[in-house]
Amino acid sequence: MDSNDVSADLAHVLYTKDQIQDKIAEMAAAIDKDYEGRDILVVGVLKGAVMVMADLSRALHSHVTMDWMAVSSYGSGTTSSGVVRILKDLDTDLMGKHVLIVEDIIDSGLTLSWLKSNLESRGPASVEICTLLRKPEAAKVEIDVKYVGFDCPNEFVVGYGLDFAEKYRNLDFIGTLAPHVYN
Ligand SMILES: O=P(O)(O)OC[C@H]1O[C@H](OP(=O)(O)OP(=O)(O)O)[C@H](O)[C@@H]1O
Ligand code: HPA
Ligand SMILES: [Mg+2]
Repeated sequence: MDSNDVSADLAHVLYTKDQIQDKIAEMAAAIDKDYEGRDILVVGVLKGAVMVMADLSRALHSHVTMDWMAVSSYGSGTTSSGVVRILKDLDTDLMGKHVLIVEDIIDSGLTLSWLKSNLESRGPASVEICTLLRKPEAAKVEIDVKYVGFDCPNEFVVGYGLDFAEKYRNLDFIGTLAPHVYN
């Protein structure tokens, strides 16, 4: 192994590339069925959701438009500050649209709970959430989430869009970090 190999920083692989891709195809099929005959505005939450957005949107057969929002509640740490900041707002007017928020992870739920009400206040026809991961044991608020890929253990995870101090987003699988990385 090369001394710069990123896999040395990981403790366990939780979801392989194939497991993630199969799950995304499954979620896309469910979404296509539920939204039959309706256009969907998919809203990706930067930066974590980029991989899910790229793969999920390509797996959908529905008419889709894409927009992005950047919010941040984590900064460079591993626990949510609870303070959600809008770093970039949508370019799209949501009036009458069917909005599907796409996320990589729901951890405490603070980001999504805030974002869902924020988008609901803009007059859309509907707002639903699709997340690849959810940590049921970490929930601090209850949110109604229509599409969940995997319920994952209450550990800090990285890969497939998820970062630790901006690293590991480019991995095509999801895993937990080895303690030496954050200690
Ligand atoms: O349920 P919560 O506890 O609120 O955590 C989930 C949010 O935290 C992460 O984003 P982060 O703020 O780290 O920004 P990033 O996507 O740019 O990494 C993740 O992408 C979610 O948006
Ligand atoms: O477990 C996590 N990993 C990376 N980013 C996150 N943002 C919320 N939870 C996590
Ligand atoms: Mg992050």
